[in-house]
Amino acid sequence: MSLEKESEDPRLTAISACFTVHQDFPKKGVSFRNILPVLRDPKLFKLLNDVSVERIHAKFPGKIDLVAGLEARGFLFGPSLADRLGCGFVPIRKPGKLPGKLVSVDYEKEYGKDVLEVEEDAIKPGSRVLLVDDVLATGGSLAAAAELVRKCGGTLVGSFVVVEMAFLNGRKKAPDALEALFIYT
Ligand SMILES: O=P(O)(O)OC[C@H]1O[C@H](OP(=O)(O)OP(=O)(O)O)[C@H](O)[C@@H]1O
Ligand SMILES: Nc1ncnc2[nH]cnc12
Repeated sequence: MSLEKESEDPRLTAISACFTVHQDFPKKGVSFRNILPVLRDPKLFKLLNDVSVERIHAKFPGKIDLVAGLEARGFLFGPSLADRLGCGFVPIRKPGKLPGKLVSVDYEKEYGKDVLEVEEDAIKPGSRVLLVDDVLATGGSLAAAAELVRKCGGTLVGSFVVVEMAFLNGRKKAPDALEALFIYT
């Protein structure tokens, strides 16, 4: 597995140096890319936020009302980006975690089936929503989150992920407008 266009931006080279790969985790056959060490180092995490916001502004120049992050790892990257973008954050959660009236979608991801839910009143009709997650693998999670936004009457601006595992062809399933900082081929 290699990094496409081995980053011309030295900030990306510095960030990706802390990523680790774990074969057969959490299931045999899965090559798991762990990007969470970036959170341990405040300088690297700041760089990651700097580059991410630049990329988001360049790819999605229109208004963004909400960042919606996918549980669990989308919660680690979404709120700081929402803060930088000057917009709100909405958690998209696994089943049984959110109270009140919910909108739900069943889906399939790289290593199993799951359900995603959002509070019915969290995304108002017409709100412009950017989805944020750590990794795009098969695209099932982002496709399900996009369906949730649609069911709530929101407008999907696009999706932002830190890492895209391009060899899993997630872009075929994930919503069209997608920006990834690191693309592994
Ligand atoms: O593109 P896909 O094949 O759908 O896979 C990507 C998703 O899988 C991982 O989450 P996971 O559901 O494993 O949950 P976690 O963040 O709670 O570990 C990852 O954080 C993405 O959300
Ligand atoms: N291969 C992978 N590495 C890290 N996170 C993932 N989420 C889904 N597939 C993954």
